[in-house]
Amino acid sequence: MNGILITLEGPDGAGKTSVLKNILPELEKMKQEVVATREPGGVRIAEEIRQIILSTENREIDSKTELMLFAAARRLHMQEKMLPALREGKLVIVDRFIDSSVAYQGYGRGLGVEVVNWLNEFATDGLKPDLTLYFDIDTDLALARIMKNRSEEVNRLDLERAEMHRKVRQGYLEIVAKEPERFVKIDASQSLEKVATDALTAIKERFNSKF
Ligand SMILES: Nc1ncnc2c1ncn2[C@@H]1O[C@H](COP(=O)(O)OP(=O)(O)OP(=O)(O)O)[C@@H](O)[C@H]1O
Ligand SMILES: Cc1cn([C@H]2C[C@H](O)[C@@H](COP(=O)(O)O)O2)c(=O)[nH]c1=O
Repeated sequence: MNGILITLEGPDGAGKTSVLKNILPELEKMKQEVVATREPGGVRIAEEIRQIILSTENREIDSKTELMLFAAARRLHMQEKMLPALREGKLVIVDRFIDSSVAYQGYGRGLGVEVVNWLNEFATDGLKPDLTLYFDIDTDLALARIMKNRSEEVNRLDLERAEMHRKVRQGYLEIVAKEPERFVKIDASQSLEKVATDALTAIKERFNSKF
């Protein structure tokens, strides 16, 4: 595969989706064709699974079911959209991927890193991002952003207690520390403009010769 896979990771409210929207026009000016997508979702059935997982009505979904639903959505999305684009040499940029399951289900829900890594490997046949931008933010600030903009989608996981969100952030920090060559950590508490500039700079620095 001669494409490039970039993933965006971070706690809820870190600003990943806003940054992606902001930097997309600049990325599209580069040589490589760009596919911007998201997890869970990105293709029809995975979007349907997204509705099921994130609906605030679906309180019966326990942690293990949640983990497996994310993994099923991940495989569908990867097979149908990500791999064909990567094989065609495109730049694929995904809002959340394997690290979200490790941070949320592994650390946040307490299922443990080992089982989540195993399931990620099974679902993706070992596909790893070339670069992951980790948007780091203090939990209270992130939750304040979500609550300030409640008119936007607030999902089942957004509504989890602050304690779970703190575990997720701590989990991310541990994941980043374990694979420093894959991750670039970005201070997401800055203005949107500055966060977007930092994200674009990180991408250009890593792949400049390829674009
Ligand atoms: N740098 C920023 N400063 C202040 N507010 C921001 C910033 N970035 C994003 N926001 C606002 O914070 C909220 C969450 O942003 P966004 O949806 O982009 O985050 P996210 O990381 O994709 O979150 P989630 O994973 O929960 O979808 C939005 O209302 C957005 O307008
Ligand atoms: C892929 C993935 C996601 N999650 C969580 C993280 C968020 O709370 C939601 C997705 O909502 P967003 O607005 O698109 O960020 O799902 C998770 O717990 N595990 C995963 O693998």
